Amino acid sequence: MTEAPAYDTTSFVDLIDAFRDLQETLCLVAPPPAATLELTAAVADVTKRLKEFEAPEGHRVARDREMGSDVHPMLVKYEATDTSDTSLAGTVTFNHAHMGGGGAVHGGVIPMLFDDLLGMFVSRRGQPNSRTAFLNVNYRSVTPVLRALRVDARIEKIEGRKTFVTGTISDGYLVCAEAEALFVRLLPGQP
Ligand SMILES: CCCCC/C=C\C/C=C\C/C=C\C/C=C\CCCC(=O)SCCNC(=O)CCNC(=O)[C@H](O)C(C)(C)COP(=O)(O)OP(=O)(O)OC[C@H]1O[C@@H](n2cnc3c(N)ncnc32)[C@H](O)[C@@H]1OP(=O)(O)O
Repeated sequence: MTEAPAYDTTSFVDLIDAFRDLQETLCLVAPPPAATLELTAAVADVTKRLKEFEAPEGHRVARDREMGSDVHPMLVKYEATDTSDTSLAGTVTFNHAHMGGGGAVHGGVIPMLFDDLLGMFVSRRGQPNSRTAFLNVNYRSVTPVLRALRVDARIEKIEGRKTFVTGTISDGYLVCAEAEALFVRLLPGQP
């Protein structure tokens, strides 16, 4: 595989943001059938246009770059504001697309955020090229949508290929969810 050329992700991040807006808006509407048909065709047109730019693995923007959740349409966007070698603090705001019901974030979205947050942190500060061996999540209180929440991650210990990490999502002083995870560094050639 040839090395990916330098790529300015700025406009791609804007595209992903527009897609996130679309996802959230889809969760807020009740269009009549005629409008739905028209909108379906418009979305299909956008997909067809995007397919013109299909690229091999290693050359795709989503996930193949170092931008993390910003450049991936499925991931929850978060911002790291303070990092050290062993800890990270940041913020996340879940939106209507992440809602399970009653203003609470879907219980499957929270592990996805933790896997990405902790996995990226392990990759950057612990051991790159690691895979999640376990991820245990405790839901301590309802995680609200549409509020700026705090995220924390901490590398607890590194033993050989194993990096043990913990994470929390908090609303002020209230812990919404906490996670503990093990990431195992892959061996050379390991698929
Ligand atoms: C420099 C900046 C770079 C920035 C990055 C740039 C761009 C972005 C690109 C990449 C993304 C970067 C970051 C990642 C972001 C998100 C992370 C997502 C990661 C995932 O979402 S990934 C999918 C889900 N994940 C799986 O699909 C795993 C399936 N699975 C396996 O692939 C194997 O299972 C594996 C590899 C885990 C281990 O297998 P293996 O054969 O290599 O090793 P083995 O079994 O020998 O275990 C070795 C030692 O770990 C212990 N151990 C193992 N499993 C354990 C468990 N469950 N509980 C307790 N201990 C466990 C053993 O007990 C032994 O311990 P000991 O050495 O002490 O005996």
